[in-house]
Amino acid sequence: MARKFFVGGNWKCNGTNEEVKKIVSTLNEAEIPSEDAVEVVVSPPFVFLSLVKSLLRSDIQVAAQNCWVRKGGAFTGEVSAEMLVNLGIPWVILGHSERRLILKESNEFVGDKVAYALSQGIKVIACVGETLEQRESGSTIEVVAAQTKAIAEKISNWDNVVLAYEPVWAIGTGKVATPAQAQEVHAELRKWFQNNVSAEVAGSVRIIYGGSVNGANCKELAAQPDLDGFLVGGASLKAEFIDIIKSATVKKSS
Ligand SMILES: O=C(CO)COP(=O)(O)O
Repeated sequence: MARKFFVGGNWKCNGTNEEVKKIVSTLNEAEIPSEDAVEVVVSPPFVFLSLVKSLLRSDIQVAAQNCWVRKGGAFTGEVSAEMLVNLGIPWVILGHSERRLILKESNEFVGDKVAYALSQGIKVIACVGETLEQRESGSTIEVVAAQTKAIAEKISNWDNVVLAYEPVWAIGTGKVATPAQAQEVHAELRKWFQNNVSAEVAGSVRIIYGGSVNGANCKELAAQPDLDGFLVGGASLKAEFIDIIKSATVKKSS
């Protein structure tokens, strides 16, 4: 089965009401490849989810940036998967390195979150990635494999999961992984799925890259055989996000 190109825009903790409306109208006016060629998802902060969902064209989907690990209840400040379902939000980003590192979310906690969100019918963009220190010590593959394993131990079906490889040293730094560096890790992750989950999942799971992706570097990255799209931070707040969405066409012709 061909893996459909996937482009996610992670707006992180950015935007005012006015700015959000502006980004949405830029997206609404853009000419982008059809839904058959690319799946596009944007992820505004929680407070703007309803606004974005109500204004955004229907061929672009909406994701939350996090959700609570289990059923909602007395968890001050948290947002539950049930609430996302209630709002009609189909996707959630889980395990982003900013949450793993700053908010100390463990591999196991992220695995539990992924399993719970899936159990409620929400699709998951699950993030993995090594720090610069881990890369320099040669443990990149070990780190991303352990992060992926902690998810695999909690779920039995990967159909509704997109795995985002986001090296921490490339996030927000302008230091994008080279196409060869990204391809190497994506291929190793696919091999990990082959050896530890199944050949079928290894062939079908989409592995997307994130970390300083922009309009200028996206095409060369998109051409890598094991790279199935992007999770974009800073550039997803700008018009160049459209160019990144269009890099799906590189894949089609390659
Ligand atoms: O963290 C990211 C997406 O989730 C990547 O962020 P940047 O594209 O700003 O480097």
